[in-house]
Amino acid sequence: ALFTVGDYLAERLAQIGIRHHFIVPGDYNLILLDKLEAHPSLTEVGCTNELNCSLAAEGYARACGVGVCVVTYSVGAFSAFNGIGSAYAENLPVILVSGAPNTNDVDQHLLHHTLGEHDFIYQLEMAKRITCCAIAIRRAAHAPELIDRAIRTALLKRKPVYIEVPTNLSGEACAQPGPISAVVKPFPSDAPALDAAVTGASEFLRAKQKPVILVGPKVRRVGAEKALLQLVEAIGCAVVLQPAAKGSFPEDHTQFAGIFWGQVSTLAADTIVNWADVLICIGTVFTDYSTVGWTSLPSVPQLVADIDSVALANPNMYFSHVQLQDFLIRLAEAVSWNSCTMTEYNRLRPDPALGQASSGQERLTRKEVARQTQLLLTPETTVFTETGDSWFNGIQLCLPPGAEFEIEMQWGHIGWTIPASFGYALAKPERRTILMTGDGAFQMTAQEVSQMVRCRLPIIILLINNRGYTIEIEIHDGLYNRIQNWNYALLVEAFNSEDGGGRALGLKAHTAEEISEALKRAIAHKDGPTLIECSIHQDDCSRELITWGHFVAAANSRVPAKDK
Ligand SMILES: C/C(NCc1cnc(C)nc1N)=C(/S)[C@H](O)COP(=O)(O)OP(=O)(O)O
Ligand SMILES: [Mg+2]
Repeated sequence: ALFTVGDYLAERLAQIGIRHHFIVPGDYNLILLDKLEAHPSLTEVGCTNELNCSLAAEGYARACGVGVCVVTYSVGAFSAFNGIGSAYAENLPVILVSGAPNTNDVDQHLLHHTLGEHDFIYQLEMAKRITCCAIAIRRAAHAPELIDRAIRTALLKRKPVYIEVPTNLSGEACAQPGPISAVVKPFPSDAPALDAAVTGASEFLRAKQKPVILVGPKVRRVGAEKALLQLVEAIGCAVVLQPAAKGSFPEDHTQFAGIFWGQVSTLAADTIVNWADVLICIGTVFTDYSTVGWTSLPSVPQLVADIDSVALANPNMYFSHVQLQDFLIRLAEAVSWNSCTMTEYNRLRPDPALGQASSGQERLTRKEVARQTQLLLTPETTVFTETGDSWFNGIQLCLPPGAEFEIEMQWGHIGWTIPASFGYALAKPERRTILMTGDGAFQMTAQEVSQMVRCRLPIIILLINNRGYTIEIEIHDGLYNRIQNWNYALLVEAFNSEDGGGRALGLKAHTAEEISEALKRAIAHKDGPTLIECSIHQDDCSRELITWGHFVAAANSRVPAKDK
């Protein structure tokens, strides 16, 4: 049989570990979809819209390192761009594949699903701005080089890429691919830079007394968790995590000192950071949200180890092409033991305050939802927390060893948890996936619950219904923060159809006893998702949200600088 452009793409996707590709069909990508579906290692997963399709691929990439979504031109791709923005912000290699007009029509005719002008490069131009590599195949002969280039760049940079495939090229003859090693082999660190960075860093640290390690979200993105553990156990110092890094370091480790998030830190992590005289920042990202409106930027010299570079504060030096993994392992061999911040932290560590159980009949509270969620966690659990007060409830959870935690703090698209957990659960069906989401967020992407039903994924959705956009209310209130209240439990059961698929279970909980019952039923329900609508008072939000919201609002409302 003829080996085609579509076959080339399918083979490369399978060779980098993709087993599910997320799609929404359109007449510009149907032949391509045939080729992908024909590959024995690929399973096509339909999504209800392209926003959810791209976010499902983002969630899939969190589970197995890379994801792919296939959409039609413009009407599909423009929605998918939002999930690609998330992948870019979150350092996830998601491959966006868009069908495109027939090459004979380019610059000749006006076509549907376009802006209605003789312009056929606007989408490629847009994609260039939100990916690390964007290519459009114009001739079948160019497909191998272009496809390999895009995939290799995505894996090296841990960023999304864009591949545009005209509808009449997917079935055209194409060369067969060479070894996948040419596409996936990583860049080694530059040896002299690595040596100099390690020497400089160990001398810099020797001159300090109180080191603390601050772990950021990028460590997981390059698979450097084990290398981090080596450095942690070579120094013996206190280790704190940025909120978006939760899940990157075992919370039962003796050196774990909490989530550092300024005044809304957990376990007094901010106290030990304030006591340190040097912060070893590994894969960190400092934004307005992660620094509580700039109120908790590091105030001591830092050693900054990023995805492929190292920066020292004194002497002020920068080393490029130093892979994080290599640097951490080499530094672990070079540093000397210094556990004084761990000793100090053990003096000030707060006693674990186990929440008081509410009595059965009491009105359900946020605290009770968080307390009962904590009881659900097992080593096989993965918790997805949504932008909203769920962030703060999730960050407070104590993860048992093996439990995983996913958060989208950089992009912060409300509704992300539903499609992203759907994609994730397809890649890791053996795990128990639990979402903590809000009523506003759920309204953004609720359709994807129907794909959880179709794929029989027993995802547990804890929908905290506080009647509105509470984060926004705490930052700055207005009528715009009110939303239409839905019957969420009834809605998800509307996705159940007589002709096949699993079953969604919709439950409501207004008291401590009802959520306890609902969780038991959710655990037992295996043939599809369970949504539990947890109805709490509109003003029942975490104290951390109120503090954090206050300072973020202050940061948002700074007057323009004079000289701007
Ligand atoms: C509207 C918005 N952010 C702005 C926003 C708007 N649009 C998208 C796609 N993403 C966003 N983060 C946010 S955080 C709401 O408070 C979320 O409300 P909800 O899901 O109900 O959660 P809380 O009640 O806990 O805040
Ligand atoms: Mg809400």
